[in-house]
Order: sequence, then structure tokens, then C-alpha cells
Amino acid sequence: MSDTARTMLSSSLKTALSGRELLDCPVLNKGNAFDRRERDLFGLHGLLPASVATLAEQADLARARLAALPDNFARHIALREIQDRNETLFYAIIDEALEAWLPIIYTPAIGRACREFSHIWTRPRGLFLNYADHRGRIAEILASPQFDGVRVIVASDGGSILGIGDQGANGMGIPIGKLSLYTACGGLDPARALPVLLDVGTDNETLLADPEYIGWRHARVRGAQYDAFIAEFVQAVNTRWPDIALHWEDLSGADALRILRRYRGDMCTYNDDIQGTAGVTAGALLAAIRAGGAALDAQKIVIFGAGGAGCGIADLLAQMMVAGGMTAQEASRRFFMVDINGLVREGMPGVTEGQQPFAQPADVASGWRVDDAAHITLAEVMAHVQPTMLIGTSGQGGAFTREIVAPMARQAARPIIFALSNPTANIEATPADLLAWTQGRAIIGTGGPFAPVDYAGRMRPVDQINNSYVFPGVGLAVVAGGITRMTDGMFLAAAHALAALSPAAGAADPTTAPLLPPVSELRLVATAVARAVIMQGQKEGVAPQASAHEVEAALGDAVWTARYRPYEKA
Ligand SMILES: O=C([O-])CC(=O)C(=O)O
Ligand SMILES: [Mg+2]
Repeated sequence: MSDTARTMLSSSLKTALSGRELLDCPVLNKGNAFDRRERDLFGLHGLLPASVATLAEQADLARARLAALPDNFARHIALREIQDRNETLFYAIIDEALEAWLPIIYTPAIGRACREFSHIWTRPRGLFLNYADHRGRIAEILASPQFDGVRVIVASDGGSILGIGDQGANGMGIPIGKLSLYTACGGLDPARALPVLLDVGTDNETLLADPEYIGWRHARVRGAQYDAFIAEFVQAVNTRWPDIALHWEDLSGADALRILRRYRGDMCTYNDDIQGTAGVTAGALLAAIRAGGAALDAQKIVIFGAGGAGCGIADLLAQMMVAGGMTAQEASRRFFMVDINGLVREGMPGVTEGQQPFAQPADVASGWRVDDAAHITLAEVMAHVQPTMLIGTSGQGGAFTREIVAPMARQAARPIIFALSNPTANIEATPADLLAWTQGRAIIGTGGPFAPVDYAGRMRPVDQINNSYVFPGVGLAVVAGGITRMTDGMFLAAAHALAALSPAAGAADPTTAPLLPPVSELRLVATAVARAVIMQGQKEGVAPQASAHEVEAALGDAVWTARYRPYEKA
């Protein structure tokens, strides 16, 4: 088939739906933009007012209405309602200025949207699979033909939503939000996206006591029962869609790592908090080194928050050090992981599988002060280690105080401080404080969006080191490149692709340039990440061989954009 013929065919869309059913289908609905031909063809006369609008007109009108709302939370709710009515319109609205809309559809507005999900919820979207009703029946539920086209699933159990903990079924806000980014940034056709909330109960007392709570009102199921429910889900997904990307999100730390390790060899699955966050952090670190941070082999890194994200970051950065010539042992000694039990040391009770490789020898801290609970605090670690880099994945708002940061401010020429916790109230320190405490020398990044900071009369942009720089490209790679397994090598490739796009790379003065491209360029970033991931997949034998030219064509074909295609009767 010639390229022209294919474009012509793929530019129109066939559907068997008509009348009300067509208007009620959010991925197909065009509202009053159905033209007269389509109104004839699909029995829409009388169901729509006379005027025929364009998508641009609909989007302008919607933006004007959204602008009149009191705040971003109200806009978030209104946008989700638009998405549930008309997905094309939803993406057309936000496409115009991704940078402005992202904080509304995603972090930080999505944090409150999750807390209040039961109260703002109007229409079902995605799949809620609950332990009480659906155990033993998941395959039957997934078999429904409505799910035939699914290519990317984002699944959460609501156990550890952003930095705000157990949100039970309310956590569904996150799979929905992440999939919106797959489309807005990675061009995933919304008809191929499925958000899943695995409702295994919640230990959140506020939710359990809330009469409006939409989830299963039960304590969180744990242990063997939890694992069996997850196993049933994964098996059902793998059988139903052998070529799917299964993205895990916001599980609690130990579950996250166990599930990833258990299934990553069997299917194309990855954990965004562990691997996506690690990928973007690694990319930003490579850029920070160019901007004057210590060289990779000179880095000493303190990670505060030793859950899934913290361990994933340590793991990928250590692999990067090993690729640069260090031994695994040398690399792992460069990491000092600190959590609620203080510095993670060998032989401590409760050291998790993910922390194990980075547990410091028990004698590393001889002579260091221990607190009343025999813990070595973050402050003590900072004073002795004097790191070159400090990473926050703790969810503990304000944990990085002036005293914490002071030792690295004294010692490092350009201390690298990435405060990654989300949403805004949970960030370990604000960019303005970090700059003030380091006399403007710190290279900083945050997990959510921050406005540029005026430091000593100069505006300093704040990099958003968020996994949205990685996962949309990974999804695009799976869809376009036929990836069958996600490897660490692919996340390293994504990090290098990201660093190659860093404005610091070609800047006359890399010390003042941003580390990452702006959020407005996330589409371009996703394509670059996808390209790198596919090429790496081919090298590792987990993607079919294809020439660079074929990969480019496949990437172009895979990208869905928000426009109304003409419909024909199926
Ligand atoms: O969603 C985000 O903005 C980053 C993330 O994965 C998290 O905080 O859990
Ligand atoms: Mg997350």
C-alpha cells in the first residue's frame, strides 16, 4: 500500500455506533462538531443543535469557561468532566499550552483530586477491580470486547499515592492522570489506554469513615492474599493482551519492588516510580554534571526516602557509574540511603531488598552520633558525608532545612539538590530556600512545577524532574517499536536521550541553563526517549530489528493527535 493511500485510509475512522451511543462514547464523541453528512449517517439529527462547530471553536469556548473558574482544582474537575464526554476536545484544550495545563490535569492539582476523588467522581472511567467481588473473575471482566484495543495499562492499588500515602480507591486519579500524559506527551491513542485501580481496601481511617467513599470499605489486604490477587490480575492481562505495556504506579515501596522483580521477566512491565523516576533523575544528573556538578565518579549521593523511588534511583545511578568504569561495590558505597530509621546500614532490622545493595557497612558510622532510637539522622549523615548530591523522595515536606543543606553548601562548588516529593506541600525544601541557603550555587530540581526564582536579581528557572519526562516515551516505544520487555538498559538509554536534549548541553554558560527541556517540549522529549528505548531494545534483543528509517516511520504512525477524523459506517 502506498503511503498516500494509507494516510487517506487512516485519516477516516469506522464505527458501528450511532445516535445516543455515539454521543456517549468519549473517544468518538464530537458534540456539535458532527457535520451534516455524519448527522445523516449516524442518526444524529435532532440530538444536536443546528450549529456545526469546529474543534478549535469548541476548545476556545471551553478554555474561556475554564478561565472563569475560581481555581485550578475547579478546573481539574471541569477538565475531567470534559474528558469523560469528549476526549478529543480534552486533548485539544491542553495541547495548546501543555506547560500551563499540566499542573491542572496532573501534579499538583491531582493530589487534592485524589484525596477528594470520591466527592468529585461523576462517571466511571477505567476499571475498578476489587478484592471482594472480582477475585477469581478478573479474566472474565477483561474479556469484554470494549477492551480489545488496549495497549497501555496504568495500574495502582492506591497504596502510596504521590507523597500523600494510602488513598485506597481514590488513588484512581493517578492512573487516569498518568494516561492523560501518555496521550498529551507520548501521542497514545486514548482508545488504547486503560486505567486500573486494584481495590484491595485501605487503611486510611478518614476514607473508611467517609460515607461517600467509593472504594471497598475494608482494611488493606496484605501478604499472600494480596500477592495472589496481583498474580491473578497479571496473568489475566498477559493472556488477554500479550503485547501490552503494564505500568505500575504508586504502590507502596516493598510491594512495588517485589511485583516488578516477580513479573519483569515475563512481560513488558515497569514501575514508573522506581524506573521512570530513576530515568529522569539520571538524565538530570548527567545534565547537572555538565552544568558544573561534580563528575560522576566523584559523586557522593545522599538519598532521603528509601522506598521504591529512592532505591530505584540509587540502582540506576549505580549502574551508570559501573558503565563509567567503577566496580559495583565501589558504586554502591557512593550512596547513603536515609529513611525513618535513619541511615540504612548492614544488619539493621527491616532493611528491604531494594535497600540491601546500598546498606552502608555497620562500621562506616563509628563515632557518628546516634539519636535516642539508635538511628543516625539525616543531619548526622550530611555532616559526615558532605555529599555532592542530595535527593529527596521522602514525602516529608520541609525535611531539608538550612542545617541539613549547610554541610554540602560549604563543601561542594555546585551542590546538586533534587527535592522530588509531590505534591507541593510535600516537597523537602522550596527552590527559593535552597538557592538562598547555598548562595545561589545549588543546581536544583523539584518533582512538581515551580515558577522561576528571583535570586540576587536574576531569574532562575526550576527544573521539574518528574517521571513524565520518561514514561510517555516508554509507552510510545512499546506501541511503535514492539518492545517485549523493559530493561534497565532502556531506562539508561532514556536518561542519555534526555541529557542530550538538555539546554545545558549547548549553552554558552551551562551553569545558568536549565537541566531539562521545558515542559512545553514534552512531546519532542517523548519521541526522543521512544527512539532511544527502541534502539536499545533492538540491541538487547527485546524489540524486533528495524532500520532507523523504519523506526521513524513507526513513531510517526503511532502518534495520535487531537483532531476530528471523518467517520464512516462500519
Ligand atoms: O506523579 C508524579 O508527579 C511523580 C510520581 O510518580 C509520584 O510522586 O509518585
Ligand atoms: Mg508515582
